[in-house]
Formats: sequence, structure tokens, C-alpha cells
Amino acid sequence: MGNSAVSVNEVSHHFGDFSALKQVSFRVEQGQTMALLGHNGAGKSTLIKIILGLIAPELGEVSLMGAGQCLSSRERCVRLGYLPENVSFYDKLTGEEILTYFAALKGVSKAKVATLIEEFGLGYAKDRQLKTYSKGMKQRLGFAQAILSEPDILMLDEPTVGLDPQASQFLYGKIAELKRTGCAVIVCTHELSLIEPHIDMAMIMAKGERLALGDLNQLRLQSGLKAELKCDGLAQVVKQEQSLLNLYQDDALHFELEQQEEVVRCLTSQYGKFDFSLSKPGLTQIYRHYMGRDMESHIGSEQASRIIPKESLLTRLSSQFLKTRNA
Ligand SMILES: Nc1ncnc2c1ncn2[C@@H]1O[C@H](COP(=O)(O)OP(=O)(O)OP(=O)(O)O)[C@@H](O)[C@H]1O
Repeated sequence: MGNSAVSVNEVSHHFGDFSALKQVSFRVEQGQTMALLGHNGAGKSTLIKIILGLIAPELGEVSLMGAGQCLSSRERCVRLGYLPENVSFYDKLTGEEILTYFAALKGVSKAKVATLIEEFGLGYAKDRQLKTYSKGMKQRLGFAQAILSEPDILMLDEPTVGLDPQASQFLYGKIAELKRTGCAVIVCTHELSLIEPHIDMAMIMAKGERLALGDLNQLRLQSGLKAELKCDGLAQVVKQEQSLLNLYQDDALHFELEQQEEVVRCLTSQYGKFDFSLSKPGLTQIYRHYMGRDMESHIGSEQASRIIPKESLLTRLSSQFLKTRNA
């Protein structure tokens, strides 16, 4: 499977007789950020748990930094950072105590803890118990925890929920810094327009299946969604130019992305139209296209009775770290 940071190959998984993942494959290279998108219950968290080694997939393979599936060997050689969807730490500990605890588990110095606390604007609250923290403060602490060990692979589940716009920008700035060091980042989110400028690629999932995968341009092409071009005097041009007539609707030209060069060349070189606005489908439009009109029915397909009680993933990760270290 090569030496991608994350390589997921034909992974399938069931919970009882429910098929949560169906032959999902993708790769994320070092220094790349991938958005993992899908409706509630699409299988995103299950996939993340499989990558983390918390769930063993029934079928398929996962390889991290070129290393195979075995959790203990993976833990020894790959630095993983993880921010779960609902950050749940021990709420009687202070912010500083929590980061110090995770630093000890990950073999990170206390000095790094102090630096991160300041960087994340939590210095004023470091001695306060977590139960006094706001949602955004907990989220910042969770993110600091996830990047403590300068991870090779960072997985973030809804990282910007509860963050104000400034804190979200700070978080994406941090992600950009980590990417420059070669860190591969996978972000599960429903905040599509927020994440769009920060990703190299996206995977869209529904009902446990991969619907689309690629960078924005590849997703635009795969979706068949059209670009829209507007300019003054377009109606006059279209009257003279038969090749553009079929593309003309509601005062604009609508065309496949492959046709863009041809359309623009025609307008500029034959009609001297250099002042035009061109809009391409964004991630939100692409996502809506794939989700179709029955998005609501996906949301309704959650079956609460199947859900096994969730204990804190961080707690489980910590105990696995401890087991590995003590092995
Ligand atoms: N431990 C479990 N036991 C039984 N079913 C489960 C379990 N975990 C997840 N599922 C089911 O698997 C499906 C995928 O769940 P998952 O949490 O991966 O979705 P998701 O895409 O992360 O959703 P969300 O956006 O709501 O977080 C859902 O139908 C869910 O009910």
C-alpha cells in the first residue's frame, strides 16, 4: 500500500447486522489535509475509530505511515493526535493538570504544556477546574491535547464546534503549521464553507459508502456541476455565437468545467469580453449534490437501539497508551 500517511483499503464494518462501512478506500499523504464529510450516521466516526485502532475492521486494511494494522506496533512508531467530537476530560482536574497528564502519557515535556497553554489563550484559566470551562475553552484544550506530541497524523472530529470565528482561524492556522512539518490531517466536519479553503481533498460518504473523493477540482468534475459565467452584453454575444446559445440561461452561461477554457477563449478573443465573473461550485454545493434531496431521510435512519454505550474515547486511548508503554 505504499508509504502514505494514512492508507485505508476496502474497509468494511458491521455493528450486528447493520453495515456501517462498505468497502471504503482512500489515502492521505504526508502534509495533506482531507475533509471527511457525510450526513449524521454516514460512518465517519467509525472510520476514525478504525484508523485509531479502537475498532478492528471486519474486512480490509489500514496502514499508517507505511506500518501495518497491529495497534501496539503502530503506537510505538506513529504519533497520532486525536480530538474527539465531544471532548470529555476529568472535570475536577485543572486545564494544566489535564495537559500535563496527557504529556506524561505521550512522553512530552512540561515546558511544551506551558507553551501550548499560553498559545491557546488558556493561561488565565490554567489553574481552574475543567468544569468551569466553556465549550470553546474545552475545545481549545482538546485541540492542544491532540497536537501535544507533534503528531504524524492528526484526526479531528468537529474541531470548530463551539469556537468563535477568531479561535477557528487560529485552529486552522495551527493545522497549516503542522502540515508544513509533514503532518497528515483528517477533519470530520459539517462546517463546509469554513473548511473549504484549508483542505487538499475531501471524501464524501453516505450510508457507509464513499460517494466521492478528490481535490476540489476533481470533485467538481466528478459531480458534473456547472460553472456560471456572467458579463455585460452577454445576451448580444449569444445572439451572434451559436456555440454559446445552448449554454445561455438566466443571463449567464452555464458549462461543464472542461468547457471553461473554450468558453473564455471565445469571449475574450472573439468578442473582447475581458470583464466577467466566473463562479465554480464550492464544497457546499458539491456536498448537497451528492446528498441529494433525501438528506433528511439519512438523518432519520439512525437507529438508537443499536448504539452500544460510548465511553470516553480519550479514556480508552489513554489506557491503550498505558498498556503499550507497560508492555
Ligand atoms: N457502537 C455502536 N454500536 C452500534 N451501532 C453503532 C455503533 N457506533 C456507530 N453505530 C452506527 O453506525 C452508523 C455510523 O455511525 P458513526 O458514528 O460512524 O456516524 P457519523 O458519520 O460519525 O455520524 P455523526 O455525523 O452523527 O457523528 C450509525 O448508524 C450508528 O448508529
